Amino acid sequence: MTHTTQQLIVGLHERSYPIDIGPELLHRTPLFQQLPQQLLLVTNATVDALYGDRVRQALQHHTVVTHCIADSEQAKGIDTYAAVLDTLIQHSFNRDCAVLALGGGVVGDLAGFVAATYQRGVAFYQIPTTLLAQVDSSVGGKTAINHPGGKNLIGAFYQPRAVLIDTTCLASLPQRDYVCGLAEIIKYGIIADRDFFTWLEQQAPALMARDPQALQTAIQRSCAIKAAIVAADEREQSTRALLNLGHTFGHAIEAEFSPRWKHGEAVAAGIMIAATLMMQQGRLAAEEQQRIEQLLQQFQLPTRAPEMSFERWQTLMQRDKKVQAGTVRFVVPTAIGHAQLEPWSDWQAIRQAIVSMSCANPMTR
Ligand SMILES: NC(=O)c1ccc[n+]([C@@H]2O[C@H](COP(=O)([O-])OP(=O)(O)OC[C@H]3O[C@@H](n4cnc5c(N)ncnc54)[C@H](O)[C@@H]3O)[C@@H](O)[C@H]2O)c1
Ligand SMILES: O=C(O)C(=O)C[C@@H](O)[C@H](O)[C@H](O)COP(=O)(O)O
Ligand SMILES: [Zn+2]
Repeated sequence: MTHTTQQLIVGLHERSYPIDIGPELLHRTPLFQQLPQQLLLVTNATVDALYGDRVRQALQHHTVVTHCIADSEQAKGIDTYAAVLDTLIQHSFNRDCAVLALGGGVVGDLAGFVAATYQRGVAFYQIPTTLLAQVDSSVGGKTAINHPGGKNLIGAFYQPRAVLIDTTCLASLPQRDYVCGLAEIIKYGIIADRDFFTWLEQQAPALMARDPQALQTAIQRSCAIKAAIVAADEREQSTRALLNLGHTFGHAIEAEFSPRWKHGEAVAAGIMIAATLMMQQGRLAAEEQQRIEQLLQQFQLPTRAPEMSFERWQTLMQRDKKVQAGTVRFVVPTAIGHAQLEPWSDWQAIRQAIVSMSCANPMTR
């Protein structure tokens, strides 16, 4: 196997950092040599059993404490957050320590928020092991925990010092979690890169077969798009909101139906609602909406949302972080490769799009 590593930089001046992408990186990265002595490795039992020893072996000259959280979206909450802080305090971690996140988006978001807040901020490194975390959550510094009232309601923008993407880890990922990552990859094509979307259509069979070359390209392109958006608007004052395509709807689904619905699945259904809303408004060509649906279907992602009362949808969507002066703002695609953020007060149109894209058993596919 060729050990090609690609490096991207997230350009944020003095807080710029590298994203290294390649196979077998856990075995051979020079990053581990540069870490501080005192390290907290945050992971869960599933990932620890697969990759924990490899990382600890590479860090044998460091003092490594491992904290395993439960393997669930429900672990991304205040109790787990407090438990990780307890571990740091019990082991007398100082401000010159580093927190390493080894796992998917749940581990990364939670560990990042711990790093952002422990002693007002300690060094943080992302080692993402799911496709979703490799193409999205490990990059850009959104760290958060959930509240029973909604997704990611408590958090901070806090950038990692480096992101280490070992693509070999994806071989052990369950199929359902793998395709969740493909939902966020499709998102990049819709919001920013029509050619990438077309490439995804062409490469769908290769991507479903986890072809290493196709995967390396998809991860590299996704991270490059995200890095450029984050560099331009780190704290979501403008264009970064595009990364939220499908998420106002998706987070409402998760708030009501997690863990039955995973993040990537909810985002897939949310993207379809956003595309359908635009089609029904005559602002997205029907063929474009159909291409989006077909690609989601090829990736075995849900294209319909679960049924929920519209009042409940409204309550949940009004907690979205993009709400401004009480008005919900949606990311809407107007063509494949272009989306924009718009304030929205026509709830009838939203209701129509949601109803046409909901069904009783959307997960039977
Ligand atoms: N911060 C951001 O910008 C951002 C972006 C997107 C999503 N998110 C968040 O990420 C979370 C979803 O992340 P996710 O999809 O990675 O889910 P996850 O973290 O729950 O991981 C999915 C499953 O895969 C398992 N797993 C992880 N790596 C594995 C491997 N290599 N082999 C086998 N199993 C493995 C995990 O144990 C888990 O069971 C959500 O909480 C979402 O809100 C954050
Ligand atoms: O990085 C971003 O910005 C994103 O919006 C990426 C999303 O995929 C991700 O799910 C994010 O956590 C959502 O952020 P939120 O601000 O809506 O909680
Ligand atoms: Zn997301």
